[in-house]
Amino acid sequence: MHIEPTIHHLDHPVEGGWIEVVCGSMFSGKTEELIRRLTRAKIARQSVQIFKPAIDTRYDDQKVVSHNQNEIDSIAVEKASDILTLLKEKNYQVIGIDEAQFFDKELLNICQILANQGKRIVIAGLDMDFAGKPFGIMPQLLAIAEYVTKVHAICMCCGKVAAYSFRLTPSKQKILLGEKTEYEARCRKCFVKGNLNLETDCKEVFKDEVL
Ligand SMILES: Nc1ncnc2c1ncn2[C@@H]1O[C@H](COP(=O)(O)OP(=O)(O)O)[C@@H](O)[C@H]1O
Ligand SMILES: Cc1cn([C@H]2C[C@H](O)[C@@H](COP(=O)(O)O)O2)c(=O)[nH]c1=O
Ligand SMILES: [Zn+2]
Repeated sequence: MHIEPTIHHLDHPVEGGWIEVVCGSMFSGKTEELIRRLTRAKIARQSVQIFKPAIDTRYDDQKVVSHNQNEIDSIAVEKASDILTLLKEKNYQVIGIDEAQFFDKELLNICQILANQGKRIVIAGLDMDFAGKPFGIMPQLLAIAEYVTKVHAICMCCGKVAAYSFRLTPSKQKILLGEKTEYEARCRKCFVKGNLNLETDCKEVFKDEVL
């Protein structure tokens, strides 16, 4: 069995900055993990600032809020370059960014600039969209990060490990904000079956199978 190495060493400031990415499907615990890391940095008396895209107003206009209602203060920004503008003449040690998949590609340069200035950048984002395709700038962010953590949800059809976000509505738009009414976490098998059958209720899809 593979056991992911502990990343607690990241809690302690070292010389030079770096980029960490937490990725996975919806409901996989990305935001919880982001909040956990940033809360520990605050406990260690490091100065922390968090940003999220203004488009994401699901739970709160400003706070980053997880599906199980953990929350942390953040600043909502319209575009990636606003992050650099807002950080001008501020000397935060740790920068958090949630819902990175919604940011424009300028976020890549900004993360590099800030990490090169010696800051720790902690990013959370969806690695794949509802079609199972890489989401926005996430592939590039994963490539430039020193540390990558992929977290997993539980498949709402069969209870196995889920890496996909299955869309329950017929919309084919890439961006469609939503929660449990619009999406559910699924494993590969249930994601593929759901898309083939065009039947979104997995209890129906699996009515003849023992799960
Ligand atoms: N299918 C699921 N698998 C795992 N957790 C789920 C699921 N559905 C709801 N949850 C809840 O979502 C929480 C994770 O929320 P969050 O960190 O906001 O996830 P993400 O940011 O990855 O969408 C879990 O701790 C759990 O309470
Ligand atoms: C798969 C997928 C998701 N979205 C939206 C739905 C939610 O508003 C966010 C993801 O939030 P989470 O913190 O990861 O749960 O993204 C989308 O717009 N398009 C998609 O394909
Ligand atoms: Zn499944």
